[in-house]
Amino acid sequence: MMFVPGANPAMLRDAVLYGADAIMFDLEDAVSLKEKDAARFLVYSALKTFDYSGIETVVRINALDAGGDQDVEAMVLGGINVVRLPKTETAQDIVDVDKVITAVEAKYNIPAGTTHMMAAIESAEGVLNAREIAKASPRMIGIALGAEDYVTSQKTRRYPDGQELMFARNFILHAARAAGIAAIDTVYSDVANEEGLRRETELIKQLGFDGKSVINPRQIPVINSIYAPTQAEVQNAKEVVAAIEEAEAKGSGVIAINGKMVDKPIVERAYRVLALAKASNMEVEA
Ligand SMILES: CC(C)(COP(=O)(O)OP(=O)(O)OC[C@H]1O[C@@H](n2cnc3c(N)ncnc32)[C@H](O)[C@@H]1OP(=O)(O)O)[C@@H](O)C(=O)NCCC(=O)NCCSC(=O)C[C@@](O)(CC(=O)O)C(=O)O
Ligand SMILES: [Mg+2]
Repeated sequence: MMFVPGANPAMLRDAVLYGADAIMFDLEDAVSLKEKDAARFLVYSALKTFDYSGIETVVRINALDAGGDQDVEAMVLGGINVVRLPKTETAQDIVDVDKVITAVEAKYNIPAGTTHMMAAIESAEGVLNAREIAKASPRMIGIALGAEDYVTSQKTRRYPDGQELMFARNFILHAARAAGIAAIDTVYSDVANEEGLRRETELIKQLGFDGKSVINPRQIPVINSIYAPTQAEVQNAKEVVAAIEEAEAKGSGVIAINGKMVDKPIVERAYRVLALAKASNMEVEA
């Protein structure tokens, strides 16, 4: 999910070129106060002008009392897929934005519920309320960690091993899973440090995050290469699916492949590997 500063016309134009799964137009912290109105208009125009088909479009709005209501109106009218609320602290924050979206959809005859929502969690209060936030609206499709604001509010900074983020990451992940929505990890701000990005992405994949935010196109292939399954994983998944299908046809739910037990959760993981392989344009047919 690539952040694209809303006040930068060239970046808005070229954002589709880099292979991001989602583009996140930023009207919040990457836009100076003076440029807020111009950025809102530029992103609206970009949504109406450029072809973003096949890419999820997300907008990071400002807080409702800082122009966020105007952001929502312009973005929903522009046809945005997802509205992301930054610095979400409580479920009520989500309910409030949901109400504004509902009113705008009604005003412009857009089918109710078309616009989805995400919440960025960027403080201790937000982390502790993540469970309620994740379930606060049927529009919610994901929650994300905003680590730069979070570590600042925790009176620390980001360290290479990410220990300072472990609790927040795990809590957000559990809240997302309990609500049945996606968990997206935060940005890696040191754009020049590919090795550091690689290490952090390995970690968040291991934890179970669905994906990661990026601030620069160079970060996209690094993350995609880590999230794409290896050929060996795809081969193993294919063997598992074929074996369980054969076993089920014979009336059995548990089998062994090369001495390892294969049952329902292992089969579920195999299907996920195959889905990820397809999403990564890998060959998955037998
Ligand atoms: C980092 C840098 C200045 C480096 O510049 P550089 O010039 O060195 O980049 P280069 O690599 O040389 O660029 C090569 C080509 O790609 C183009 N290009 C670069 N970036 C592009 C992009 N994002 N979108 C489209 N196009 C892009 C560029 O225009 C050029 O095009 P061209 O000239 O045609 O070759 C630049 O990337 C950038 O501004 N990034 C966005 C920063 C941003 O959005 N920050 C706010 C979100 S985080 C936050 O708020 C914290 C958070 O809230 C997060 C959370 O919630 O998780 C929390 O609390 O943690
Ligand atoms: Mg932030």
